Amino acid sequence: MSRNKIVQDTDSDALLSKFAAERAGYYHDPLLKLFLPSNIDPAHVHKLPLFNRGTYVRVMAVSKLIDQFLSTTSDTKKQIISLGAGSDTRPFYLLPKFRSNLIYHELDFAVSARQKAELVAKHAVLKDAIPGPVEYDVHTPDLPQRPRRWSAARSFVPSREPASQSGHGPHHLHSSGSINTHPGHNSLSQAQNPHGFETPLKSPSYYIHGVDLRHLVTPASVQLPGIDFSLPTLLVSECCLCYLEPDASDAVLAAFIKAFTSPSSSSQLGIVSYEPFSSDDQFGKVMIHNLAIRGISIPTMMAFPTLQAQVARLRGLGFKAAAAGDLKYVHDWWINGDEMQKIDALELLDEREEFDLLVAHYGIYWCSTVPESDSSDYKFEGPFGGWNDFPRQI
Ligand SMILES: C[S@@+](CC[C@H](N)C(=O)[O-])C[C@H]1O[C@@H](n2cnc3c(N)ncnc32)[C@H](O)[C@@H]1O
Repeated sequence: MSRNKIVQDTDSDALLSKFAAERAGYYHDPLLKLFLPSNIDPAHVHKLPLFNRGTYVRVMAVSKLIDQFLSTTSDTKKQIISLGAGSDTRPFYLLPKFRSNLIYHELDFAVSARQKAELVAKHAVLKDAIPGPVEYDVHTPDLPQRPRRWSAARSFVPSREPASQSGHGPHHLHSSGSINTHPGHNSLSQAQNPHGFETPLKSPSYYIHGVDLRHLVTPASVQLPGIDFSLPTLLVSECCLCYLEPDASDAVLAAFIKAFTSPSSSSQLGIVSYEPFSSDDQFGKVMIHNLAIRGISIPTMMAFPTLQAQVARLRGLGFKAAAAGDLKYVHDWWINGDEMQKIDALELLDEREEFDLLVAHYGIYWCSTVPESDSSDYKFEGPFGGWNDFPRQI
């Protein structure tokens, strides 16, 4: 199996973990089941309590930071750019709430992006969550297709094939895991523009872009359709950039930072990032070994083995205010008494020590490019100001 396919499949792992935690009652996300592959019986999706609780902390932490960004200076229009969005359901809850005050972009490999666009087209509950008219560039029966002139304007340039994400051997963007299961799917919908991306779904406030993030390495290359460089913007990387080589993910982040902070755009960019780290300890080594058995490598785990190392890296790239906590810290400090009582009652957590060790190897980082106006390193300003209220480990 190609390395790209393995990385794409990590979305199914995330989805199943989230679905299992949802089924166990940790949170309410009725849309998740729509994303389950047809060969999965929802009734048989179970995970151990320690994994369910860990997934709950992950989802809760990322969601709280996003919600706070959207709620601070709530009358200001804002933008979210989700890197490696996979089957994330957040846009379908946030778009109806913030409507014309939010533009939401989801980026993932072309094959995954098309799959999501097809799913949105198929389910009214997803489609109806998107304000304004929606245009699809995927071919499914009964779908309104883009006007012919749009397609004709596109060029039939094959996708660029950069070195594999881990640096091992070639990868095949379209070689496996194709979603081309619809009888009417034609080559038009697979055509890519000269910059190597496609946008299988677009609306005034929601875009799904199919792109290999490793192509987004210059301010010009991050100018995907609909991205507004004048809006306060939040990048979200929920377990995505960690799959890129550190140089590659640095280049992606640097390109976005430059595009948003150049004198012509001079907007503000924040990031919420979630990823594992090794801690340079035995548990971290076992995690890396277990992933390697499945062909998965997470290069940033070793390159930035601690919260401090990752924060220093993000600061070095241009994020001026930066804070972080591992999931154990977030579990202990972000969940109020009532909520903790609720989750304690859901399942018996026998493996408390193992849980503590596991969640201490996952970090949440929240950073912004807004320069600090006082001496505090951690003071968030402007649309990110609400983040000052979140307890931080660093
Ligand atoms: C572990 S999944 C996480 C999905 C989602 N963010 C979540 O947390 O549920 C990682 C996602 O990142 C995407 N991804 C990884 N490397 C990528 C790249 N170079 N270009 C585009 N997408 C990428 C994968 O396809 C996958 O959907």
